[in-house]
Amino acid sequence: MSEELLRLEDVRKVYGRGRGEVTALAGVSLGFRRGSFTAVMGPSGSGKSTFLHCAALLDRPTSGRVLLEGRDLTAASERALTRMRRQRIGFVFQSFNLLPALTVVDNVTLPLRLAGRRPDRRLVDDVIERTGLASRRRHRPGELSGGQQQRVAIARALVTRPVLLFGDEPTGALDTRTALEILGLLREAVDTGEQTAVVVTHDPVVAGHADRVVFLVDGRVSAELTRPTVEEVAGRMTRLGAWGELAG
Ligand SMILES: Nc1ncnc2c1ncn2[C@@H]1O[C@H](COP(=O)(O)OP(=O)(O)OP(=O)(O)O)[C@@H](O)[C@H]1O
Repeated sequence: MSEELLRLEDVRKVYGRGRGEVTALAGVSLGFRRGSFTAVMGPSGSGKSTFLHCAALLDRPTSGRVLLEGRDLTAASERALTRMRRQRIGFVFQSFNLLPALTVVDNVTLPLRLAGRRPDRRLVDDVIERTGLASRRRHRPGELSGGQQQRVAIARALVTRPVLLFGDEPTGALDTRTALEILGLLREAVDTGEQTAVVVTHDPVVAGHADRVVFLVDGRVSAELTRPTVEEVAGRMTRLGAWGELAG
C-alpha cells in the first residue's frame, strides 16, 4: 500500500472561454497521505469548491492529473469514475442532503443500495452505533436536530467504508458544541486508520482539528500549516489578505 492515497498534479481548471474565461485552479499539486485529515481554506472565489470537485472525481480538470492509489484517473470513463466514487469516496455536505421521506437506516444504507450491494447488518449497526444514532433508527430527518442529521450524513458517508472522505463545510450549519461533536466523529474515522479526510472550511476551529491546513489563494496553494492551533490558523487567515466575507 502506498503511503499517498490521493495526488493532484498540476491541476488546472478553467471555466468558460474567451473573454469570459475564469481560471479557478491555476496549477495545484498536492498529495494526501493515507489516514490524514486535511483542511482546505481560502477566501471566497479562491477555488476551494473547484478543488474539491476535481479531487473527488466529480469534475474533470482542464489539465493536470488526479491519481487515486497511484492510478491516473484523468482519462477514465464516466462509468469508471462513478464506480470509483461510489466504492471509494464518501461525502458530507453543509446541507446534510438527506432524503426526507426515508428513515435514518434507509438514508444510511442508500449508498450501498445504489451500488447494488446488500447492506451488511453488522456493519450498518456498527456505523449507526458509532455515530450515536441507535435510538433514532426509525426516525425521519425532519424529526432530528441539525447535529443528528449531520450524524446521519456521516454514517451514510462511512457505510461504504470509503478510503476517502470529503467534506464541504460539514459543520457550517451547526452550533459550536454540535460542530465539535461532528469533528470528533470525522477525527475518529481518520484515527481508526480507515479513512483519509479532506474538508473545505471557512472555520479555523475545523482547521484546528486537521493534521494539515492548505490555503488556496487565486487558484494556487499559497501556504500550508502542519498541525496548527486554531489561533495559528486564524492569524494566517487575516494575513492572507482579502478574506472578504470573513472580515465582515
Ligand atoms: N461553473 C462555473 N462557471 C464559471 N465560473 C465558475 C464556475 N464555478 C466556479 N467558477 C469561478 O471559479 C472561481 C473559483 O470558484 P470556487 O467556487 O471554486 O471558489 P470557492 O473558494 O469555493 O468560493 P466560496 O468560498 O465563495 O464558495 C470563482 O471565480 C468562480 O466564480
